Amino acid sequence: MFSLKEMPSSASTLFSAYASFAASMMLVRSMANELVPHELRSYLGSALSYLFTPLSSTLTLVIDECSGMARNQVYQAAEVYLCTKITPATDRLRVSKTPRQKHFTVAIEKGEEINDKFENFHVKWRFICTEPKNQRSGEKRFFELIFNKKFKDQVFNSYLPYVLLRANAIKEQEKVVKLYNRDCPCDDVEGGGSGMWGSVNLEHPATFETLAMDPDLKKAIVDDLDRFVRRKEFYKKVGKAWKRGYLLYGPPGTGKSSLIAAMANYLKFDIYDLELTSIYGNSDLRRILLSTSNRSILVIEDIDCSVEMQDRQNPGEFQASSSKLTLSGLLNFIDGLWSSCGDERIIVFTTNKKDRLDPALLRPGRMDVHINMSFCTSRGFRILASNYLGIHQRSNHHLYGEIEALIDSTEVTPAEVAEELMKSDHRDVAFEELVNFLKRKKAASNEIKEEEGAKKTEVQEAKRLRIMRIARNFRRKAIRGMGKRNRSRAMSGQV
Ligand SMILES: Nc1ncnc2c1ncn2[C@@H]1O[C@H](COP(=O)(O)OP(=O)(O)OP(=O)(O)O)[C@@H](O)[C@H]1O
Ligand SMILES: [Mg+2]
Repeated sequence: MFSLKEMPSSASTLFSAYASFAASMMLVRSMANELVPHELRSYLGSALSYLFTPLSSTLTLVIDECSGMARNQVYQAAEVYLCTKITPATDRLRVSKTPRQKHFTVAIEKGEEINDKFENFHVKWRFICTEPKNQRSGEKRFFELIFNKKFKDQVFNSYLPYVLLRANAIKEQEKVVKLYNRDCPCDDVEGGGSGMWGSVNLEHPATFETLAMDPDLKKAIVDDLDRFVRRKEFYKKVGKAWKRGYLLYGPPGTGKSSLIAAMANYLKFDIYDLELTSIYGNSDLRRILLSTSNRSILVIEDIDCSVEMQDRQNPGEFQASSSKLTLSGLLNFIDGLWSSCGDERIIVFTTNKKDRLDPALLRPGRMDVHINMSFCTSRGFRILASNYLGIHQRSNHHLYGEIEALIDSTEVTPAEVAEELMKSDHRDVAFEELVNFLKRKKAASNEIKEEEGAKKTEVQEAKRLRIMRIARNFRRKAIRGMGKRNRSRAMSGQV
């Protein structure tokens, strides 16, 4: 250590030159601060830093949570998409779950970075939250997407559209299908904001795999649904409303409602269950149907009982006993008004008695697909055995031969077979129960058939006797009208 006095002369000269330079710079700076306006100073500052900073090769896109008043779609998609890109390298995650959600929602925490690779380039996502500026403004959240500038076009033309598509697909997969009803004891009230429908989660587990029905018919239905949802452009081109009508008919317990649930679970479409008897008229129907959403299935169960066919003065039109709803109102709505303001709609009518339906509902073009839900077959039984007892469909059991022969020769519904299979976890016991049930059912139906056969014979015999009587009377009258000579010839059998 040494004092100024002890400094060598060259060093002290250097030090005094530096001191005077620093003093002059401070003077210049304070003069500049006073004379040059603030805006100009900051402009000059940034211009100088631009000139002296080397050109960056990276581009950063800022993706804000909101775009004006609306939510930013890219931000929402990024939130969903990035959840699938979490790796062990991620240090912090946010986890949440609402009472209605089945699974946890996991999202990246602020400050975290996620790397992604797409085609031939890498990108980096960074999630940023800034503190609120004041009490009224909330936290500002945004993503930064960082990548090499030379991939800018690929990011805009391919990567971001891909992120949007993937996010949509993930959301669809995780969507909880809802069952809307007008009077269900629901825990929230939704439906076009009009409060006309209450909803609960559709907890029906039916899928096309668990449905016991003819495999070819099942495949035809799945293919039809697939074709329907991908034909948006086709419907537009031919000027037809993008909707499809299904009529499911068959005895109770053959799986009509289960098929509807399977369709909804397959397409992830919500179900609107409409009770026609609770509607007061066509305008009521119009309001209710307009408050349903796109990508949904409108179900009208038991159409033959829903509306009592009474006043049939006008063809194709009837009045409900307690309402002024008309069949033509319903059908016009389905064909016309609703068609023009709804997309991707499926309408399903069910009935136990197709022959009781009004012909207006059955005429071609009204219901696109008619599906006969029939009694259980041996193939259907195998599916039920697999559902209820976990037996592989190709496996065998010593009672299968007997069961299948009985099922194919008896009118038994899948619901009845399912009930027997549920009686025991032990397959031998369950199958024995089923055999006994099928035998009883067959005996009962044979008895009914015999009775019906006997009645038929009785009726036929009565009919035969009546015809003979009529013929005899006719012959007598004819003979009376003939001349004497002809009469004696007729009596002797020559006429
Ligand atoms: N084809 C089927 N495949 C699988 N399970 C079925 C089938 N049909 C009926 N079931 C079983 O029987 C129960 C009743 O069936 P579902 O309610 O679907 O019959 P439905 O035809 O709608 O009867 P309804 O005419 O009385 O409304 C279902 O919960 C299901 O367990
Ligand atoms: Mg049903």
